[in-house]
Amino acid sequence: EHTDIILLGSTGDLAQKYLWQGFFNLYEKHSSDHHTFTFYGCGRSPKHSATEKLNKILDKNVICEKKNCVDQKKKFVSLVSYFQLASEIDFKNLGQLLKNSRSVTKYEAITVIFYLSIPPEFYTRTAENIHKFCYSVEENINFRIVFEKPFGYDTNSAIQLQTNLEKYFKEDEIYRIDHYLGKSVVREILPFRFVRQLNPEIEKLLNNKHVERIEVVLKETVDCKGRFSYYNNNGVIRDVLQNHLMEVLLLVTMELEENGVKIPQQKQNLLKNIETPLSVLIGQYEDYLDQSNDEAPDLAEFVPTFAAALLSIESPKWHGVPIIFVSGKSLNERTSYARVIFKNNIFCVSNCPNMNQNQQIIFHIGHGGLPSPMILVSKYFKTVEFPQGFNTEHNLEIKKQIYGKDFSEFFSAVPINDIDAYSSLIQDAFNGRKESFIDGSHLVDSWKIWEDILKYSTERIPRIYENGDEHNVLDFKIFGSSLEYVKNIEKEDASDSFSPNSFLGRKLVTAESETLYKALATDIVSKISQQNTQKFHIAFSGGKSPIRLFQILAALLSDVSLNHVHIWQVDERCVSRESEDSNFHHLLKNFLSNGHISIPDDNIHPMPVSQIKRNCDLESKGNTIYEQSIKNHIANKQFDYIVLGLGADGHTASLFPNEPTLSLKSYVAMTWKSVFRMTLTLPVINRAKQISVLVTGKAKRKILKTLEKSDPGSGLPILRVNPTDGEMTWYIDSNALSLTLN
Ligand SMILES: O=C1O[C@H](COP(=O)(O)O)[C@@H](O)[C@H](O)[C@H]1O
Repeated sequence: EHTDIILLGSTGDLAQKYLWQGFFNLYEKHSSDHHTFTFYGCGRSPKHSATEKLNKILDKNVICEKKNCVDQKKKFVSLVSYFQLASEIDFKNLGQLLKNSRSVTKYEAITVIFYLSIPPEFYTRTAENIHKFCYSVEENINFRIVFEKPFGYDTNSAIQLQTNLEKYFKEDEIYRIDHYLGKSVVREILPFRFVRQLNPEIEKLLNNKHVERIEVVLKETVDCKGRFSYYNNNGVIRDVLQNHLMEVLLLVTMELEENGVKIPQQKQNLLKNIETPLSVLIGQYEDYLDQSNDEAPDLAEFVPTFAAALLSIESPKWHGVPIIFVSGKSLNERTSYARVIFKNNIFCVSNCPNMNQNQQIIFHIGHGGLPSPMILVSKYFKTVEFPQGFNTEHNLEIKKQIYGKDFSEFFSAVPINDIDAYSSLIQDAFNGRKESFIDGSHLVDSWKIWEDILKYSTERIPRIYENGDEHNVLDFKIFGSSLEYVKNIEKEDASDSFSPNSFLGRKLVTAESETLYKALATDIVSKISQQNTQKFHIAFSGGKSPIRLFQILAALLSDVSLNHVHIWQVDERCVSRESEDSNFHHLLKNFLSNGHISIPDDNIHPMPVSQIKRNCDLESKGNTIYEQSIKNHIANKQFDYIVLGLGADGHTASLFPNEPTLSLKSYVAMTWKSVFRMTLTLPVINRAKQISVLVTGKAKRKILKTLEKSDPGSGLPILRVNPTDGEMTWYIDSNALSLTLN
C-alpha cells in the first residue's frame, strides 16, 4: 500500500506549526515495508527558494519525540520534495508525476491526500485543477481532499462553496477540518457519554429537568496581530462561535446513535433545533484599530473581537436551558472548555457539605491554568467511568480553586496521550475516519443560525475593552432571554471623566453609541413635531453610522402622521439601489420601508443616480435635476435638518479634502472617490436650519484630534461646514471622544 500526501501551502504558518509534524507522526506510525509514503510540499514560489525554506522548516519544526526516531526523521525528510504549483501546467505536471510514480511500482491500494492549507478564495479554482489533472477513478485509489475552515462567510457563500466542490468531488472524498474536533478532550465527549451503561446517572441528567445551563468558552490572551486582513472580514463570531463552539455544543447535547440513526444525522437533527441566538453582546479590544494600522477603519471599528451569545435548543429535551457561548481575543487568560452546570434545588437541613453547590461536568479542552486537558465531574455522582484513552491515576496536584471548587471535589481524568489536534486529524484523514470532520450537509444549517447576528454585528459598534479586560467591562448577566453587560459604561464615563459640552465652538452631545443614536433621533423627532403640519425637509448622509439611527427613528416615528415630512439625501454612490453600497438602500431598508412609517411616496427624494443608460450617466444631468428639485420644493432652499457624518480623512457628505467640489456654487455636484458619487455642496448645506454631525467609533479619534488643531482653511471639508443662520451640533460617541480628550 502506498500514500501520496500533497500539501498546498507547505511553507505557511499552519504547515510550519502543526502540519509537517502531523505528517511525520503519521509516517512514524504507519510506514513499513508494506506501507510506503511520498510527501509533496507545494506552493506558488519557485522551487529553488521554496525548497530551501521547506528544508529549514523540516529541520527545525519536526520534532523527534520518541527515542531513536532520528533515523526515522531522516527517512521522512528524504521522502519530502517541493513542487511548484502556480499554474494549470504545474497541476498537469504534478498529475503526470503522480501517475508515473504509480506505474513504477504496482500497489495494492493507494491513498492520495491533497491537504489545502491555502486562503479560502483559492479553494474552488484549486479543486478544479486538482480534479482536472490529478484525480483518478482507478479502483485501487482512495482520493481525499482536506480543507481548513472557513467554509464560507455566510449561508450563501457556504452553499456556493459546497456547490462548487460537489462539481469535482464526492462528499466522502471531502474532509473539512475544524481543528477543535481533533482536540483530545473534544474527541472523548461522545465516548464519555457512550459509556452511559456505566454512567447511567449522568446521561439521564442531561436534559432540561436537571441542567441549569451549558457554557462553551474559548478565551484567548493573544490579539489579532498579523491577521487583520482575515480578521477584519470575519470577527470572532465567524472565526470561533459558528464553528468551534458550535461543534463542541453539538457533541455535548446531541442524541447518541440510537435505533439506527447515525451520528451525522443526529447532529443535523439537533442543528435544526438550534435557534438564532436570543441575545448577543459584542466587544473590541482597545488596540484593535491602532494595530490594524488604519486598514479600512470604517470596517475595522465594527469588527467584534469578543462575543457572548445566548442560544437555545428548541427540542423537548433542551427547551428552556440557556446555552452560553463566549469567545474573545486579548482577554485575561487562555482557556477553553464546555461545562454543564446542574440545577441545585435540594434544600439540605442538616450536615450540608454541598449546600448551594451546583454539580458540574466539565470538558476542559485546554490551558486555563490546568496542566493538562481533562474531564472533570463533581463528586456528587457516586462513581464515574471515563473512556478508555483516559487516565484517572494521574497524581496531579492542583492547589488553587478550579471552576469555583477545590480540585479534590471532582473526579478527574486526563488523556493518556495528549496528541496535538492536527496530528489526530491527519491520522483520521489517513484512516478515512469521516466522523472527525465537518459534514457538508450540516454546514449550511450551522451558518443559518448566525445569519441575523452577523447582520446585526455589522451595524453595531462593539463595546471597547482594555487588553486583558482589567476593569471587567465585559462581565455580563443573563436576564430572561437577553444578555446584559453588568457595568454601565456610560454612567461611569459621566461620573469619572471630564464631560465637555462643546466641540470646536459648537454644541456637543456625547454618550455611549446607543444612547447617542437615541439622543439624535429624539432631537429629529422633536423638531419634526415642532414643525406641526408645516413642511419639514430633512437630508440624511450615507455610510454605516446612520443605520442604527434609521432603525431608532423608525421605532420612534412608527404610526405618527408624517405627511409634512420630506426625506432627502446628502450624498449617494452611483450604484444600483439593490447594492449594499447604496445609501438609499439602507435608508429604505431600515427606515422608509417599515410598514408603520407613513411618509407619502412623493415626499421621498432619492438622488437620481440610477439613470437609464448607466448609473450617473453625465448626459442625464442627475445633479442638476436634484438641484432643481430642491429649489422647487424647499422654501428659501433651506433644509430644516441635515444629518452629516465625518470620514477618517475629514470628509463629510461626498466632499473630500482639497477637491474642487469644495468651492462650487451649485447645490448638487458629481464627484469621484473609488466610485462616482452625487453630493450636496457647501452652499446648500450651510443654509440649513440645523446641522447635526454624527461621529461614532474609535476609528474617528485621530481625525477629531486633527480637527482640534487645524484651521478652517486647511482644506478639511468638515471644517467648512458653518451654517450661516442655523445651528450646528456635534453628536460624538464616547469611543471617539474620550480618546480625543486624553
Ligand atoms: O481556528 C481558530 O482557533 C484558534 C484557537 O485555537 P486553539 O487551538 O489555540 O485554542 C484561534 O486563535 C483562531 O483565531 C481561530 O481561527
